[in-house]
Amino acid sequence: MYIESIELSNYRNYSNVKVEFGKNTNILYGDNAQGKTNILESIYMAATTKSHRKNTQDKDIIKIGEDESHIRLFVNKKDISHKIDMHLRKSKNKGVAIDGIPIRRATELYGLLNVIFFSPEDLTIIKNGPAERRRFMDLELCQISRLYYQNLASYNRILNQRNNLLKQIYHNRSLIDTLDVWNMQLVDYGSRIIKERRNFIDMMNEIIGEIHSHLTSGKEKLEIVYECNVDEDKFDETLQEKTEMDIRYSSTQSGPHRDDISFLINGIDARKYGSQGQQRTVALSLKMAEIKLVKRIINDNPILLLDDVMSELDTSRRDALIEEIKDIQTIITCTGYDDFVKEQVIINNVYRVVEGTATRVRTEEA
Ligand SMILES: Nc1ncnc2c1ncn2[C@@H]1O[C@H](COP(=O)(O)OP(=O)(O)OP(=O)(O)O)[C@@H](O)[C@H]1O
Repeated sequence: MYIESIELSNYRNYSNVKVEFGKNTNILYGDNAQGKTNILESIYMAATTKSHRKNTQDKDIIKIGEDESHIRLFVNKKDISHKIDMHLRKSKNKGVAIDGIPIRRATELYGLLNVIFFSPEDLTIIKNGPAERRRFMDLELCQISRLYYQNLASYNRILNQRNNLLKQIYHNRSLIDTLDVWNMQLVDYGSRIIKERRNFIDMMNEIIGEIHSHLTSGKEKLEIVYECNVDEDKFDETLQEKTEMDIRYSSTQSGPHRDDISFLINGIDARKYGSQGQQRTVALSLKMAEIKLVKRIINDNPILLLDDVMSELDTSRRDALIEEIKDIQTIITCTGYDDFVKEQVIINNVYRVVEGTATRVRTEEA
């Protein structure tokens, strides 16, 4: 699959802009704070209905002073062009249409456009806290499994309700009998999440070892370990055991919302003992494994959005990444496009981004 074009109106610092893309490498370059990442964000929105930026609401995305924003994206899949329209409104839910037909649920969009976002923040995933690593699993799994998205949304809803009830029980013990109903549902959705995460990590492990070994010239053996907070078969039992503690803290102490993943380099935990360089290489291996896995699952090439990441990598790691992305559409942001890749990949379109405008400075049909 590849994106043919995107048009934005009143999106972040853009009034109106249209950007066309070729099937290989496309570059958006410009100084800081001009709007390069905003274009990548809009593509991610069109694919997932959400921003890649954490805690972002639609009203933050709409251009300051405006009430609505539009995204129109054309994606080509197996030689058929599909149109995704997204309409963001300040105080209402967003409207989404595929090929002119409105959809009711975000999940109907999933799978039409598969994108992988890679930014410098991804390179710190190993040393960051568990929430970042859970977010990585969730974002990935949501894109490859509609069911996962639904289960996760239901789990989070039940978790919230259970936590609210715990607060009430703290003040009024007689409500404790109602906890069982929420426990049952939490266990039901939670067990499905745990199973899918375990399966995902297994699939990643089939791929990542070879990638990491290649990146480290055979010196390091990498394994991902799913650190499940609670075994799915014992989830109900654990909730029962920890009821008093949950009431005391007014929050649920066990469940997949507390999961983590660890990365073992030659058997040693890279989160604790890895050097900064090792941690960044593991993060790169993780991204490259993600690309491979998505390719395998969707039986097509996903689209890679590289947000100013090349300048963060040394030559050998950059070359390894470039080798991996040769056959997939890549949209790269950078401050100067002469710096890299020119000789090694087919560059299609180059846009210069300045203060919410994007001007094509080079076109080369592959
Ligand atoms: N809702 C909004 N309305 C208007 N402008 C916005 C809005 N949200 C963000 N901006 C502007 O968008 C610009 C940032 O754009 P973006 O994050 O795409 O920068 P960038 O070109 O990727 O820069 P960098 O290289 O620093 O990451 C800033 O000037 C910011 O003020």
